[in-house]
Amino acid sequence: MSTDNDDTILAFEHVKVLTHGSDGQKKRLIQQASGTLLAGQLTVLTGTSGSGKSVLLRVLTGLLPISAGTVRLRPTHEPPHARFWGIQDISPTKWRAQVALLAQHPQLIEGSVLDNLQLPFQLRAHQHLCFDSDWHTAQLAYLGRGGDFLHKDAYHLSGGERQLVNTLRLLQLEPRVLLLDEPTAALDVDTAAQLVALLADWVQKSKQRTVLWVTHDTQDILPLADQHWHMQAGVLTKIR
Ligand SMILES: Nc1ncnc2c1ncn2[C@@H]1O[C@H](COP(=O)(O)OP(=O)(O)OP(=O)(O)O)[C@@H](O)[C@H]1O
Repeated sequence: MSTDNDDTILAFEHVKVLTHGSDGQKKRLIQQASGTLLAGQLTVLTGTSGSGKSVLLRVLTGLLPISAGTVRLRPTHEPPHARFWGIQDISPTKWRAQVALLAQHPQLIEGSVLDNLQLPFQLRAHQHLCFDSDWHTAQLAYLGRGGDFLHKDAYHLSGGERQLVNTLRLLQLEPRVLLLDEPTAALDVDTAAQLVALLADWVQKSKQRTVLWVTHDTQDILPLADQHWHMQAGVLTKIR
């Protein structure tokens, strides 16, 4: 199901992930997965619990090694037909600056919302970027929150607010591939709708971005999808 074209941002082919279970037997977490994430597109990944969706996201982020297959990313600032980077060819830090995973349970540090949003810029991987408070103010306005939200103590945020901060903290770094692992699963209906709108808007704003969204929500998120993939017992199939 993977064929490179000029819109390809990330491609993975014939990926298998094996591990050893507690009984010492080999366990296949991913049996067969191939796919292509295209620029400006939202791809939705559905599948039953335990089918391997989160495993695939961790593989694409480089957090879990592959046993077979390839995972490749279009290089930045290169001619369109330059050779793709293989996941083993570049450092994990460089890979993850381009391919970012938004997990379901946000990890925030002590301090204000602002402290949390500024945190990534202390890391070497992002020191070439600048914190843009105007961008955050605009996003927060879009989410129905005033500038005072930046000064709230992270400790007192609700679960939904924590996920909004977590999401803005990641989006500001402009990853080209955004992997979403059910970020709205624990949110109330209104906050979930805000987050869906924010993320859908984000992917549409630039042709240099692509989103892979793991979800069980076939009502609000699936209709927004350009591609729909399904995972069943470690086998990935393309529905459309
Ligand atoms: N590092 C690992 N070592 C061994 N088994 C693992 C590892 N990571 C995940 N698994 C197993 O792989 C299977 C797939 O897990 P995964 O988290 O990808 O499911 P999922 O499709 O995301 O499910 P859900 O919708 O419930 O989040 C599960 O049986 C899980 O226990």
